Amino acid sequence: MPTPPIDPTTTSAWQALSEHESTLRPDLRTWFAEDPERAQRLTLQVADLTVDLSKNLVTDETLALLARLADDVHLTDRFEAMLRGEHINVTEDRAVLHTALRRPADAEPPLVVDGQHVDDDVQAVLGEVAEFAEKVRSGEWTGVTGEAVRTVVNIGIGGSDLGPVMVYEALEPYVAPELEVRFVSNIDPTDLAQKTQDLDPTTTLFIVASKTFTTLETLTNARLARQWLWDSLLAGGHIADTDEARRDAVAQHFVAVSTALDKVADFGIDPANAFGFWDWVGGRYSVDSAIGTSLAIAIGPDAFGELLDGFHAVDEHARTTPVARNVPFLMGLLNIWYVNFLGAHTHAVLPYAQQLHRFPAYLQQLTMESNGKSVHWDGTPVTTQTGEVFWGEPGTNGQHAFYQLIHQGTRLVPADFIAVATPAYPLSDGGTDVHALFLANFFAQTKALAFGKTADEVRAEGTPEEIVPARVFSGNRPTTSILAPALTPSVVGQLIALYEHITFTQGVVWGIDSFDQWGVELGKKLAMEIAPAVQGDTAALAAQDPSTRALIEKYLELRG
Ligand SMILES: O=P(O)(O)OC[C@H]1O[C@H](O)[C@H](O)[C@@H](O)[C@@H]1O
Repeated sequence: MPTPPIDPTTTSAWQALSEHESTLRPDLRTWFAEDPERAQRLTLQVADLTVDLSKNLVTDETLALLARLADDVHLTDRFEAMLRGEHINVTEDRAVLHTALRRPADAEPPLVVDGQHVDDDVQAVLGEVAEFAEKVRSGEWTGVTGEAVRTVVNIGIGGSDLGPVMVYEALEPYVAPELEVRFVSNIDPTDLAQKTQDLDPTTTLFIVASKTFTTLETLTNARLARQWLWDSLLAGGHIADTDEARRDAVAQHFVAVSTALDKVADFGIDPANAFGFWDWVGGRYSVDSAIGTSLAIAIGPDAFGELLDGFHAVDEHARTTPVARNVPFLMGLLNIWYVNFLGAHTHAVLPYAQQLHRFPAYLQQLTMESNGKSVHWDGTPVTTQTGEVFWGEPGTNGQHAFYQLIHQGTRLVPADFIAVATPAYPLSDGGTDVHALFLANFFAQTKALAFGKTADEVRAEGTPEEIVPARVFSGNRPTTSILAPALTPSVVGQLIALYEHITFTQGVVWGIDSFDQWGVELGKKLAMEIAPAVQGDTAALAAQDPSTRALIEKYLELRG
């Protein structure tokens, strides 16, 4: 029987936080003026990341109460239960062991879960992935004409796409110059068509990445890619028009990553060219498993190892640091404060690093698929709001688009600002360090959001009285600033693990199962039921509700 969840609203810490909130008057100007140590005290370190929490709407008392809440819901016990491999994914009766994917090879004591020697299995697959990656990188792995691979196309969706593509973009300066990775995810045929239209089939390797190997989008795209490969190899005169030649082409141009190696074989991919993982790795937690094979090829197994080390450094911080100094736990608790006590509906993540431009999209799956739940892990309804909407775009682009609302809108939008000190491309504009100019914006935005601009300050600039209200900035808009030395593989791993554990913390407080995703099932099932109607089956069309039927009819009419 799973441990019953604790309704957080019944804890004494929750009551105390409610009372505290009713009397707290957030005032960052005064708090900083009266407390010269605030910035220093509330700036913490996790691995290479310097995390300044001081511009959040909290006092020391708020943080102490949030730490008490963590105690009341047994946050650290549950984190340890996850690391040990208890089945904290209750609705799927599974362990949750993404942290095991980045344990060092010599970690002690060895992790054995449900009879499985987890460390040995993880290291074995890592070894296979590394060996394969080296073969591709060195040119030892060739296509049907003996040419080395130049382009890797990762076919996957959700967790089998978002993590790899995000990290690939983040670590682009580490990618071997002669290699390129492309990512096909959408079942919109445009995606596959655009990503293959200029490719040479003789130098292209497809990686079909799917935990379940049943996902409609991925399997459809894999079949389209296989057909493209056959057609273009035949058209170029590179293979004979025989089944055997087609089979050989698949063997040399397709590999797979999956937990379902039997299904990989059914597709026609040699299981010898498939890399496995396990049901205790959730899709959105899988970039550090064999799902990262495209990355291991692109950046090399050593850099991939550094990425894993970065994850592990944050795992260790989370495991060993008391809540009061524990960065992911505190950031998760701050999110609870904003969502449940200050009424925030969304959370912005704003990377001041162009290479992190896919990080918000990656976090959307991680956070929202994990914590968008309405029932506790035992099925009882939640008694509080859960999962806020995560969103964002890189700075400074966002400044010229939606920051207006964050600065002056009526909604509270807590925001994480992420920057790196050393740019990959240090350019100078007539003597001006452009990256320094870029980061001036990073520093300025959090300052403006925290301290605002009063009516008197606006007037002092000579602003006509009637425009003064429009030009006032209230301030007290909370931000967390995260500063890293550079976007190294380790730092990227650290950032991902940081948000994994933030997400975990929120899920534990809410008493929900952050590791299932039943909410994605209904739409998938209905799509399969509706597919015949969209292809003209009149009985299936008649069975639809009036709105859906009319929309499909309109579509059929437009298609002509
Ligand atoms: O890796 P796959 O089994 O193909 O799954 C791909 C994705 O699809 C599902 O619908 C889930 O919502 C995601 O969590 C998962 O990452």
